[in-house]
Amino acid sequence: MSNFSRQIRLSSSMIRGLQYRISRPFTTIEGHRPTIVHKQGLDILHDPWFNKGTAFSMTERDRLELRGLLPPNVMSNEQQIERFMADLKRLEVNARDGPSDTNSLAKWRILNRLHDRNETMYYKVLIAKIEEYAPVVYTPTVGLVCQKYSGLFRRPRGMYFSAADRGEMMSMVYNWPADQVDMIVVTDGSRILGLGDLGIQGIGISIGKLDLYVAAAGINPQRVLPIMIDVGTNNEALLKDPLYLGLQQHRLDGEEYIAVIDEFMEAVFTRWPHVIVQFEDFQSKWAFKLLQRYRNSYRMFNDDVQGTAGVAIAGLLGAVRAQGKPMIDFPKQKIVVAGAGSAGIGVLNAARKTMARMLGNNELAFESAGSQFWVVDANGLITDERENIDADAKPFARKSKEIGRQGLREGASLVEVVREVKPDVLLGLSAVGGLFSKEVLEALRGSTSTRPAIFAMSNPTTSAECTPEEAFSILGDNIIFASGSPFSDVDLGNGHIGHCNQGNNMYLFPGIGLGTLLSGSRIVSDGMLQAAAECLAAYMTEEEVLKGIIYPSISSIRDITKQVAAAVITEAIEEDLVEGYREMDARELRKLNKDELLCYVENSMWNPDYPTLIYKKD
Ligand SMILES: NC(=O)c1ccc[n+]([C@@H]2O[C@H](COP(=O)([O-])OP(=O)(O)OC[C@H]3O[C@@H](n4cnc5c(N)ncnc54)[C@H](O)[C@@H]3O)[C@@H](O)[C@H]2O)c1
Ligand SMILES: O=C(O)C[C@H](O)C(=O)O
Ligand SMILES: [Mg+2]
Repeated sequence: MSNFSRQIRLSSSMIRGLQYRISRPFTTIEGHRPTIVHKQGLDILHDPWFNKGTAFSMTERDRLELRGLLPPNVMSNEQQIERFMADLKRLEVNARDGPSDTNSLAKWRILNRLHDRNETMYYKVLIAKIEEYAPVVYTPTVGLVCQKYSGLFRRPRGMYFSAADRGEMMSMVYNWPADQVDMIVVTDGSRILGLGDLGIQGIGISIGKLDLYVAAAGINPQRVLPIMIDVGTNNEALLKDPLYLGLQQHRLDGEEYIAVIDEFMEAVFTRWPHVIVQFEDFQSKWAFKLLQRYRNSYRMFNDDVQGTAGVAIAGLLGAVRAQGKPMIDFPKQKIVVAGAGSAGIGVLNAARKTMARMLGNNELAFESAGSQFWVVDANGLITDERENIDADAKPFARKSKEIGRQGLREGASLVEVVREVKPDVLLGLSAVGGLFSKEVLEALRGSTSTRPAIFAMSNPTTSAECTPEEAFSILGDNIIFASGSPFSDVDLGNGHIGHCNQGNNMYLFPGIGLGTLLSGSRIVSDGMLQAAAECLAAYMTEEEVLKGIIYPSISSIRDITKQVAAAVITEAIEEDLVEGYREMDARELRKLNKDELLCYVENSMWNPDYPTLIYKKD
């Protein structure tokens, strides 16, 4: 008997039983029947019907070309819901972001939602109201956003490369939809502002910096790419948080760490050979090493080391002019720096070089410039007696014999150093909020300067070494004050206003990036960075600096960026580094005079205008 005959001979009761047994699994199978999609990558993530967010399994991510477009930690449905509810509950708790704006996180959400539905309008708003919204999409609110990122994460922006993606990055970069990428800002999340290791949540900083690239430098938003390299985190709270979106393992270190970053660099430069990669908020330990490793072979720079240095130099020169002295007097300034990390050391190296250039640009000049700085870190004044001194800080270690005569010693406290040195400038890049205490500011009253300068450059607001109120109230109005995060000017009550400058690398990185892009320079040279800093210093008029205004208002950031970019291009031409950009080849570029160059820069900047759309079938 054939199988078929056997089947039709089954009794009706047997058939019913069989149907029952088959139909149950069938109902379940119905629910699990795959859905055919005709989309891949970002198109799926942007489709509310198909999108599963962080719940896409790893195999699904591979099938749908989603790898790298989502944080690496795959979440269960329950975890997703828990994360969403936790975020809603947080709304009930007032977001505290320093004294200035308790609604900043809510504003960030609203702006972010606008970005998700109408990018052109988002940038229109940001550019038109940059003074109002830069503190929301950028420092200081971006710090809070990174801290709360697990709850805020909605539609992903940018790419994630993790330690688990080793060997895959070269193919993963092709999951990004844009064939042209001009600017990448990458972080490993290890030192986000002054907030420490925030792991994968640090992607917020890359997003914030690129928003400024679009708003200030007019980089086309379709050609920017925020990136997070997740090599783990040493933040114990995140390692224990069941809702954390990143790899829950300690950070890779040593060769293993370098191998991940090397693979990433090779992958992005293979797909986009002309891209510029800005390294952002890497802990000092790696910031310098990676900069040295890549700066001569890739178009990259480190914003915290190099961008900050340029902004500080411009401010320091402004402070000299504000004393009614010529800039050439800069090498006479006594400068106390609190903080010897990536930013502090970057500033010290650049300031020393600038002084040496002014003193004759030889070895002797360089040596003598070194004696203008006193560096205090977490262990106090750094001297040649310091054990296990960091190689980057070593050139700034004071000779113990010499400082002994000044009444100082290895490890002397900041207040002691300020009291004995009587500096012209007190500059903080320590990430320690309130470090310039009443005692320290009172000690600064003894400064030998006619107009002492205080740079409380740490971010965000809560990490500022002091507030302008504190500085002006203790030292009076004859000072220069700058902070990394925005503060309001201070009404001194005597008809005078204490001006609060914002000394933030946002005044330079957009122009450094844009200038490098439009010049087609193969690298970002020291000369190009120096030109950027000098351009910013020269931007301020004599009248402004005498009023204590040493940095421009953020409302003119698009103009400053244009000028800085032109200065960077001019220097790149001078150093014979240019290769041109798109239709503007190197020969044409070299022919441009100053005005034509400014025009070229301006015309290359993207503006948020709606284009007329025309439908065409693929
Ligand atoms: N305004 C800007 O444009 C700008 C740019 C870059 C960095 N920053 C800010 O600078 C800060 C530092 O950044 P980083 O990359 O150098 O960080 P980092 O962690 O590498 O360095 C911090 C340094 O501060 C020192 N420090 C800690 N406690 C101290 C204390 N009590 N007294 C003196 N020094 C102390 C540490 O020893 C270390 O040398 C961060 O808050 C960051 O947001 C501001
Ligand atoms: O991000 C900023 O506001 C400046 C700087 O890059 C920082 O790390 O603090
Ligand atoms: Mg930074």
